[in-house]
Amino acid sequence: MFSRILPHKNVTELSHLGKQFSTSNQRNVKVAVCGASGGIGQPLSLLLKQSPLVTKLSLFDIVHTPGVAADLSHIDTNSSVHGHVGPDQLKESLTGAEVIIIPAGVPRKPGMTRDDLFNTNASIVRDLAKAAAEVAPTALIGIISNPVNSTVPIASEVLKKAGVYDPKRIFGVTTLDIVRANRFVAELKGLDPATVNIPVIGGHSGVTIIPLISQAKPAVDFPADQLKALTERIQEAGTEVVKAKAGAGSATLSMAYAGARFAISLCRALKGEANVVECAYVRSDLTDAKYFSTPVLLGPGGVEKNLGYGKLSAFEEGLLKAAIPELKKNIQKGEDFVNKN
Ligand SMILES: NC(=O)C1=CN([C@@H]2O[C@H](COP(=O)(O)OP(=O)(O)OC[C@H]3O[C@@H](n4cnc5c(N)ncnc54)[C@H](O)[C@@H]3O)[C@@H](O)[C@H]2O)C=CC1
Ligand SMILES: O=C([O-])CC(=O)C(=O)O
Repeated sequence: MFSRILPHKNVTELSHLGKQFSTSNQRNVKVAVCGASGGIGQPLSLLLKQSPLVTKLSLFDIVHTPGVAADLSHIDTNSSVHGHVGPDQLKESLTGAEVIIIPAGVPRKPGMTRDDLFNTNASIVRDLAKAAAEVAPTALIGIISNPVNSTVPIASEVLKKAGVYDPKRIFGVTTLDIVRANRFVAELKGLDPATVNIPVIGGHSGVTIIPLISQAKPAVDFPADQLKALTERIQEAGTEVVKAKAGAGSATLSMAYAGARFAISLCRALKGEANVVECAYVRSDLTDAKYFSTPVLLGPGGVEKNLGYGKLSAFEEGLLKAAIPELKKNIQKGEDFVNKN
């Protein structure tokens, strides 16, 4: 029997749960992907099509979704696929969605920072959030569009204005930072990446990305110079891909993998599975930055409990100190975009 690929470390366990849920709990989980025709959107939708936890897949983009949806709809898994194209079909695509994943917007070219994407992507995320507020006010929303440090505050302010804001339901998707940290550490230590777990906290750009190697599972040890180089590689891994793609965009395939892992974790939590934990950039009062990524326990209503960041090493304390001013600036910029325009 051909086994379905499931984007989760513990494939056996998830596959089992998926089968169990798909037979004993037939309630639809409708997942909407906004930006579904893009470099991330297409492979992300493909991975979601393979999950038995997703029963309805709604694809929205301003171009090409009828074709992408027709293509995916021939895959022999249970979920139905629906393509919606253009602003006129946006609300229809989101109606009834319990999970909305947003990879809509432009990617970086070499020489750009994520913040350079703000001018284009801020209004894209604002408009998607407005529609979600109207037709899917209780959906769990995962935002991939950069700059994540600002787009999450943008969506949050939009939902506040619409009177439907629930801080437990809005997530900046930082999973790729964790995926990279796991991979890079496993490579250096000769470990199987599936057994490695590194929390990454803070935000999702440069110095705001704070890998907590001191909390790695299994425990790993590096000399100071190697730890610094590893940390900087994780912080700049997005730029590594942007440079290698040389003008053709940024990470898409690894992001699709990471986005699918996060979306499926939301579905697992929605279905009532216990102990679903992911790092995500959420409303937080742990630091001076109003939004901050930490491991969070997920439940049917979104963040069930913020698990915090535990004890930091002196090196990590230094990283945290450097991250906070940048994060606060990024957050303010996002909030001002909604409230001063
Ligand atoms: N959070 C993270 O870790 C990562 C975030 N990203 C970000 O994800 C975003 C998307 O990247 P790619 O897929 O590579 O870009 P892409 O350009 O390949 O795809 C973006 C898609 O968004 C669509 N789009 C544009 N305006 C839209 C709107 N108003 N409504 C719906 N769809 C719209 C486009 O038509 C296109 O299909 C970028 O902002 C990028 O920086 C990329 C990698 C990692
Ligand atoms: O670097 C970029 O522009 C895309 C991104 O967020 C990442 O790959 O982490």
